[in-house]
Formats: sequence, C-alpha cells, structure tokens
Amino acid sequence: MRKVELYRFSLPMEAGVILRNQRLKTRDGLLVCLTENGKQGWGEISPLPEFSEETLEEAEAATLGWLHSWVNGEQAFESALPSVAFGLSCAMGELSGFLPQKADYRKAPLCNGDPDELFAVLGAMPGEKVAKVKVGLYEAVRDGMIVNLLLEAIPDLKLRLDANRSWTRAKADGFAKYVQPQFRDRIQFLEEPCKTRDESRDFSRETGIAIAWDESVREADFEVEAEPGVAAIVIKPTLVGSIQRCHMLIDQAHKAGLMAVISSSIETSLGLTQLARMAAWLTPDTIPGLDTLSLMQSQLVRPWPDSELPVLDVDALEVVWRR
Ligand SMILES: O=C(O)CCC(=O)c1ccccc1C(=O)O
Ligand SMILES: [Mg+2]
Repeated sequence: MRKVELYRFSLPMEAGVILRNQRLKTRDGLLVCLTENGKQGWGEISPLPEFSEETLEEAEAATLGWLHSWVNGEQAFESALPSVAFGLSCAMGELSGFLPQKADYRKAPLCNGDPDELFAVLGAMPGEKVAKVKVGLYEAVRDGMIVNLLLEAIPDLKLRLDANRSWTRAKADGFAKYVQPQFRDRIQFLEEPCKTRDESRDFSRETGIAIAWDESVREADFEVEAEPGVAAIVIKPTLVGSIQRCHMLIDQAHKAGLMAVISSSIETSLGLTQLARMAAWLTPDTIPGLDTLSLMQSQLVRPWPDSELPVLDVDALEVVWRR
C-alpha cells in the first residue's frame, strides 16, 4: 500500500535577502511524504526564484503528475524539472534507504561583506577552516582588501570566493591585483569570476588564482573535465536535478581530479539536512556550502543540529494533495 502527502510551505526570510534582481521575502515550496510498507520518505521541492528555470506552479503540476502515477504502482521518477527531480529522488532515497542517514553538518561560513562577523565564527570552527566570501558586489579594491585581511589574520584559513559572473576581465584583474601574491594559493577557488567561461579561464591563467564552475554546471553544453586553473565544480541539487544526476557529476569531477562542492539553493532545514547527508556520502573530504539556514526565520519539520531557530511542524502546513 502506497500513501502520499503533498504540502505547501512559505517560510519568512530574514530582512534583506536579495537574489540577483529581487528581494526574497518568503521561501516557498512543497514537501512530499511517501509511505510504503510502513516506511516514509520525505523530499523538498522548492525552485529558487531568479535561479530555477521552473516556477513553483510548474513544479507542483509535475510533482502531482508523478505522485498520481506512483500511488498507482509507477517506479521510475525522473523529471525534467531539477527541483522536482531532486525532491522526489530524496523521498525515494529515504524510502528505499539509498540516501544514507549519516550527515556532514560542517558548512563553509558565508560572508556577505562584514569580515568581523566571520572572525567569531571561524575562531570557533573545529578542524579545517574554509569560508566563502561573496565578491563583485562592491568595488573590486574592497573585495581584495577583505581577502587580504582575512587570510593575514587567520593563517590556517582557506577561502572560497564567488563573483557570480559579475566582473569584466578588467574588473577581475583589478581584484587580483589587490590580493597579495603570497595569499593566492589560499584561495581554494573563485567561482565564475567573469561573464563568460573563456574570460574566466584567461583570468585564471594570467593571475594563478584557481576558479570553479557553478552557473556553468547547469548549462546545456557543460562537460566535466580537467582544465588548467579549474579546481572545483559547485553542485546545487535543487538547480541540477536528482541525487543520481548529482552523483554522476560528482564521480566525473573526482575522476577529473576536481573538487565537487555540494551547495545550498536556500532549501529549508529539511532539504539542507538531506544535502548534508549527500555530502557525507558523496563528498566526504569536502566541506559543503550549506551556510544558508540563518537567512530564514524558521526551520521546517527536521531541525539542523544546534540551530536555535523555531521548527515549524508539518501539521501547520497546507495540504495540497493526500491519497
Ligand atoms: O555556495 C554556498 O556556500 C552557499 C550558497 C550560495 O552561495 C548560493 C545560494 C543560492 C543561490 C546562489 C548561490 C551562489 O553560489 O551564488
Ligand atoms: Mg555561485
């Protein structure tokens, strides 16, 4: 006997969370719960505005379509919509047990511009110290100074930087010029410095700063391959697709000698804890990029360890469909 519950959620965000061109006031999505043979599997389907191609309405329609087939005995669960493929594969992964329980709750702390906040967090971070700093939002000179400041102050710190394709070559070079040469190899990578992949490759070749692909991984013509200067690929499962697809990309990255970093698309605590489980299983040697829970005002159903945010229970959610 198979049972299905589909819920809709809308969690308030902290003030001032901006995604590309819009303010994100609430994080909206779907939770699915599959039951079979007394076992349950949960999944979160939450397309990210400005990043996902699909809308929540499209994701809901596709999810309902698949859920109808599943209660009638269907097994396969691929979807062309990445958020749907990810959420349903998590639910199936819990039901069948292929998604292991063990989680890696480490996360590379995110710094959006104020280095003082980061000092406290990094001081308390056990083991390997890695932080992620968004660059390209202000002047390249300021970005360079912050990078120097952090790397100078914390000798065992490594940084991941993310420019989200915001720089021209000239701006990117401006940034590189301000980073002290002896610090460059403590930049684990700089995600997508320039508008095009070719410009980013040239930047890396000329500055010696390693780069990583993030947006590129989701483009149709992208192939995972070893290239000079490329250190990593960033995998955001809600934007990429099923656990199986992410697993394949991670295997390809590791075979090419690249680091694969499982990262957040601002999922709720339920999705984030599943990403932490994927990270423990598929990228055990790499700290995942999951420091986004504090952008929200509450957690959902499953808490993240040590978070003090209130946890919204499933009973408080609107039921979309139940069978
Ligand atoms: O990668 C991380 O460490 C955190 C997640 C993150 O930065 C992010 C989250 C949602 C959408 C885009 C991005 C991004 O990498 O720019
Ligand atoms: Mg990025």
